[in-house]
Amino acid sequence: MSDVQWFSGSQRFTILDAPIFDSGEEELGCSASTSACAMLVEEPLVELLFRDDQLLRMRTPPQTPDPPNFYVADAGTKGAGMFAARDIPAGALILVDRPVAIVPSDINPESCAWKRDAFDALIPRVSSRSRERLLALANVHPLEDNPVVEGIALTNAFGVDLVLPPVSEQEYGGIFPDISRANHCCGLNTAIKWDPETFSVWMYSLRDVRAGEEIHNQYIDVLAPRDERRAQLARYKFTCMCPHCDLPDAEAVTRSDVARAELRHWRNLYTRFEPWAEDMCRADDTVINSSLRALGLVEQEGLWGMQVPFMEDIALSYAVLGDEPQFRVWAEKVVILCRGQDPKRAAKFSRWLEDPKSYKRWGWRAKQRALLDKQRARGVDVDMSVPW
Ligand SMILES: C[S@@+](CC[C@H](N)C(=O)[O-])C[C@H]1O[C@@H](n2cnc3c(N)ncnc32)[C@H](O)[C@@H]1O
Repeated sequence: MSDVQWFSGSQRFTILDAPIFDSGEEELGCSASTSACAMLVEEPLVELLFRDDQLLRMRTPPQTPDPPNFYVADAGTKGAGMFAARDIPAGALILVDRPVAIVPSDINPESCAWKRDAFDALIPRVSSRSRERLLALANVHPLEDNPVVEGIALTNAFGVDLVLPPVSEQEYGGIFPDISRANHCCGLNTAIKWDPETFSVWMYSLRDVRAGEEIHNQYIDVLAPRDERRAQLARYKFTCMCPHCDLPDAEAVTRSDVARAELRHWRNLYTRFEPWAEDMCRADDTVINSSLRALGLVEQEGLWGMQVPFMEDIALSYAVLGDEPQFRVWAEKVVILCRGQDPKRAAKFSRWLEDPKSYKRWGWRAKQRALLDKQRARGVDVDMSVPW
């Protein structure tokens, strides 16, 4: 651990070596005083990270598929980019990446002049291999404005939770050597998930990705309108010309902005599954139709990361309607998409696929509907506003 410290008000930052080894690190003769990852963190975190040797007993992450699913190549005006090395099916693990550096996120040099020194002090703390990979990353900030590690962090870092639950307001960004090569797109073909227990980030495909297709990441809130997205991306010093931004006319921009706004406010605009499931006043296809509409908008805007909750609502709607063939179609889609990113959800749906009637409300609406029809046929005036 470092004895160099920097103060910011009541915050005390120090450099911490995370003794994690990525493959090949040991053979390179990495010494005890350098690490694969160097972190600039607050004092309470140092204690927590070292408590019970948490950092030293980190779980092994899943292996990046070998041979790799991706390669890095020239992406024209975007610099380097990440591309699919082969056809990758939806829900597949593309890569696992460990950070080479962790830094505080609010890296505003005016409010914290010392951060410049502190960031550069990270360089000698990382092993030669990690250092090489760190310094090879893109940096869109001139050296006179931001020293090198700060510029690299501003260009590449994204948010990570080091311990759960977070212990302070301070947020942290990780600099990852492979995932940093993914360029931004306002439609998405991948999702990433940071796993504090293995100290690694996992990237999954959200849809089938063809060999040679560029693999993207999302740098900002992609549900914002086009002009707002471009304004947010200005800090990365480019104007997004992805297919969802480079639209032919103002009408197309409005159509896209309206679709994204509808998806953002979906849960306030449409009846949700839970209240619908027990509300016999609503038509049986209410949630199915609204979710199919959402999936149409997801496809139009390429926002594949948003599919799962709508697919799940459709599958469960068919479950309460007791429609086994349709339930199977949609539950299988949920399992495929969740097997990597959300294994618990995938396992839950797999269990229901093995035995659909084990879903606790299986066919509930169908039974209620039959009962209602019978009572109506007998001339009984049924009050449908009361949940059954
Ligand atoms: C995290 S890096 C991505 C990898 C980078 N292109 C490289 O050469 O390593 C972020 C930088 O890549 C470029 N970039 C990313 N997405 C882009 C896009 N959609 N259009 C243009 N440039 C982009 C910008 O220069 C941005 O600051």
